Amino acid sequence: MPAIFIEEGNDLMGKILDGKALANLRADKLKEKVTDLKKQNIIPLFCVINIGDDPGSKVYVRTKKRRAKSVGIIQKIYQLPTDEQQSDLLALIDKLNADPKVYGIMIQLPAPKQINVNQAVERIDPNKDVDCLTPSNVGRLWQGNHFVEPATIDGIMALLDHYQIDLKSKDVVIIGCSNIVGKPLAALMLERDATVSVLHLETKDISEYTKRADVLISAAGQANLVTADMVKDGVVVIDVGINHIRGHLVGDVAFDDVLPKASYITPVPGGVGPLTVESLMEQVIKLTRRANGLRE
Ligand SMILES: NC(=O)C1=CN([C@@H]2O[C@H](COP(=O)(O)OP(=O)(O)OC[C@H]3O[C@@H](n4cnc5c(N)ncnc54)[C@H](OP(=O)(O)O)[C@@H]3O)[C@@H](O)[C@H]2O)C=CC1
Ligand SMILES: Nc1nc(=O)c2c([nH]1)NC[C@@H]1CN(c3ccc(C(=O)N[C@@H](CCC(=O)O)C(=O)O)cc3)C=[N+]21
Repeated sequence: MPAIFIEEGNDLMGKILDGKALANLRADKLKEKVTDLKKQNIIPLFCVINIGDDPGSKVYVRTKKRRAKSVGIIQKIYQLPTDEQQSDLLALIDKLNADPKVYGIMIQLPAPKQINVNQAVERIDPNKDVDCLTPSNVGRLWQGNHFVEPATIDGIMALLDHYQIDLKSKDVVIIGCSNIVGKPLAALMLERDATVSVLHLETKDISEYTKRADVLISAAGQANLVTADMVKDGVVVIDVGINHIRGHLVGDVAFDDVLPKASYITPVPGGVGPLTVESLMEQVIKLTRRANGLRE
């Protein structure tokens, strides 16, 4: 790992977007909402369906468990085997849809190959779709009148807003076009008047785009994908990737390499991840209040 050379007077801390601190700040406010619900005998409960053993999903389950407990939300995990059958999955979703005590349902992605994700997601009651993946909620997101947001996207937007990073007319480049990150992020960035490029494995030359980025967001799931030669001076870098390298958690960005060129950068761990988890809790509370006829 290369050493980081910090010049005198260089406020390194000013460059790091501290997702963990912001998540804790937001969680304190959320706890008040949870207390308010409990006074009315409403218990916010959400269910997570995890199929198989995706490494990113494992981290997510672990951190959600911690955060849910600390804010007073109940998370129920359904850990299903890698060879889970579609019909059994649909039956589980139907059961959770019908249970009035359940306010949120999410299927962790990616799912094993035999699972038809679109069919399963479409089966979730849109009013319990805490991940904002059902067709009607995705449609609302693109129309700009959504009532839930994908947690990762809400977390990224909260971070950029907190550090007052303006997006209007900025070139925003997103690596990865999944339904949980790249695509919904493009929708919300457009709403903020950014000019958006969404890259994927078939993109001819990703560095041609990344070099132009004012804000670069990487959600590919590939360690060391983004290096210093691929970014311009002053770039804002948001690293969504979760990768395990020799027992350590790293993002997609070669952090030490890119840091000197960035005006702001998120670390992994401690960047987007904690905000995703906290934001998921926000979505659960939103749906719980909505289902009980309470305003936001
Ligand atoms: N920190 C957090 O809060 C979160 C972290 N994650 C993590 O982010 C990563 C991505 O997750 P998810 O969106 O579900 O991933 P997917 O695997 O569903 O999608 C990855 C996307 O990245 C693209 N991609 C992969 N490698 C490259 C490359 N070398 N060049 C250009 N594009 C590439 C793929 O292209 P193509 O479409 O062509 O295959 C695809 O669009 C994972 O590590 C996951 O664990 C996810 C959600 C939240
Ligand atoms: N339907 C669906 N929606 C998702 O949003 C989704 C998913 N499926 N599948 C898995 C990925 C991955 N993901 C993470 C979220 C938080 C951390 C997280 O909390 N990271 C901490 C880790 C800290 C620690 O290890 O203790 C950090 O980066 O600081 C990690 C990964 C959400 N995903």
